[in-house]
Amino acid sequence: MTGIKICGLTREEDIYFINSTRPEYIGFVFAKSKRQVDPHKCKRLISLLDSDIKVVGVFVNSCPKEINDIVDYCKIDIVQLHGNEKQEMCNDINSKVWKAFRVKDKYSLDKLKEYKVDGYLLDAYDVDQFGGTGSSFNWSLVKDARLDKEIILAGGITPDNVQNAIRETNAQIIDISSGVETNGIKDFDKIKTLIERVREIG
Ligand SMILES: O=C(O)c1ccccc1N[C@@H]1O[C@H](COP(=O)(O)O)[C@@H](O)[C@H]1O
Repeated sequence: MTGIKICGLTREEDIYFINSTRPEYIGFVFAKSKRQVDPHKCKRLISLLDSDIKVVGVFVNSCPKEINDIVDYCKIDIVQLHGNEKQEMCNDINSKVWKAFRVKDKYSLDKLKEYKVDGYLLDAYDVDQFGGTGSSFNWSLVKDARLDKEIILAGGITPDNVQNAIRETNAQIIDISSGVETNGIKDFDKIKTLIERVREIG
């Protein structure tokens, strides 16, 4: 079954809705972003979350100590490193790590071999932003690359293209933020439709 991560939650009502629609993962963004949460708010939101939904913390070029402190304080399950972090830095994180790679062309995937992490998160390249762009990349590159780790597909996924995204890439997990928002706020109808369409595929 394809796993679902809904990223960029910021409000208590988001968490109550997530508890009823049950994606496998949710994400909180600690990097500078319109979706940024501070550790205190994150801890409070996690206290409302059903305990079988895994929590991912999204960081961009933070230092390991800061990340590990937040992981401990908030009880985060997986750290998503969405910047220019090197393998050595990933080694210093005290939790599972998903390393994000921003895909411009097939050569972008060469870098993955340098990393021994728990999952490869593939997102669209953008010159101005590290993530949460709402843009997608050429998904056919993913299947061709025959990657041997868990693949988390991100970037521009919406309820309308999610089934194609899964079929074209065979990603184990799909990760969505902008595509389930309206005017920058999580849109519960879009989340519900997206989850139904993923579950239809199985
Ligand atoms: O969501 C953000 O604001 C963000 C900021 C900095 C780094 C990563 C961020 N989010 C991640 O971006 C991808 C794709 O998001 P989208 O669906 O295209 O909006 C996803 O992995 C988020 O975790």
